[in-house]
Amino acid sequence: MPQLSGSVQTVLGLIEPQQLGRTMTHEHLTMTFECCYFPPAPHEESMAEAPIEMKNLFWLKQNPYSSHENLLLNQEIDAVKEELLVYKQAGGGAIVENTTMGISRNVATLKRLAQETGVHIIAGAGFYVDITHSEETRKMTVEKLSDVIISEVLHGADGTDIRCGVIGEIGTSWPITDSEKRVLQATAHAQAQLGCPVIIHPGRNSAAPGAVVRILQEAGGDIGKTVMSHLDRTILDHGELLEFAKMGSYLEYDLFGTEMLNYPFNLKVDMPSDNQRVKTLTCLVAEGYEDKIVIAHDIHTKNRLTKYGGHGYSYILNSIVPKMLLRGITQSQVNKILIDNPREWLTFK
Ligand SMILES: CC(=O)NCCS(=O)(=O)O
Repeated sequence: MPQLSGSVQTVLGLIEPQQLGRTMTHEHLTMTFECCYFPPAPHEESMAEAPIEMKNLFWLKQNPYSSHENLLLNQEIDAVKEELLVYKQAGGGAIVENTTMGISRNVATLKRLAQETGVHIIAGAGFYVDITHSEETRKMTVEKLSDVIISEVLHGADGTDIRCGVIGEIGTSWPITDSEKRVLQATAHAQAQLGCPVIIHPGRNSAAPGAVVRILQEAGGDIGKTVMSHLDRTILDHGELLEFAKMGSYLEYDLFGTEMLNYPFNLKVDMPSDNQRVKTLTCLVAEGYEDKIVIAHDIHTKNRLTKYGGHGYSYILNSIVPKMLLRGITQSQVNKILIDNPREWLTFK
């Protein structure tokens, strides 16, 4: 059994935390997102099967979940490899690859990408949202689910000996389903045993992050070692955000690069622009949360890749960091957000 305490577990094995460097804490390099296919408006029905072409790129930016082809990121390994080389060139050191069971995790591919690019890749253990749970998963007890998660961290995932270094993204819907609640409880049990980092995908409702944290807390989870993802589309009210921040998790803004008029999964949400995201980070820093912020792009569809006119994995390093500095976040605070906070979170207790 590897001695995990004090180390970070990548798909190539344990490393010293200082080796990570700048880290995107929520990305996908290979996955499928068919589970969240959203049919186009009736007058645009043909777009569902249309190939990705230059003339469709703006439509795809507005409707990324309404094109079947766009949901198959797992077909783009060569393009992703090229992008990782660019990311390394831009000063990137590591990527947390949050694909879990249910959205076509493939740790063997992650290992190959890490070997061929030199980027540290940390793979995710556990289960995505309820609609992707198998019948077998739904029938599992909390103890059995916890055994599965622990085994993915200690022994390997997807039938390999390639080990996960984080639990999540653990998927939850709104309201949280019974099966998701058991997975959350199992996550907390596994975290208590392993001292490992956890990352959560909350349901699309502002009450969801708090509800998840309460379940984890009651089951013995370590909230200070847990990242709450997708806050950009989940808690838009400043007061509500500060209330949630008090609960003690890491606060993740991970949809940098996603700007759309209508967010199809919750039309009440006005998806923020990247400038608004930076403004929110500035406010959180001013409120004293610089040690709790982490950021990423959460690339999960093809149109976000530079191959298809998207922003790619280096957008934060090349464009968002200068904007953060321009808006008064200091270089040392940027370093916390990109280097220190991910390192603290990813290091096993
Ligand atoms: C892969 C994933 O879960 N991304 C989040 C998409 S969402 O629209 O913010 O839920």
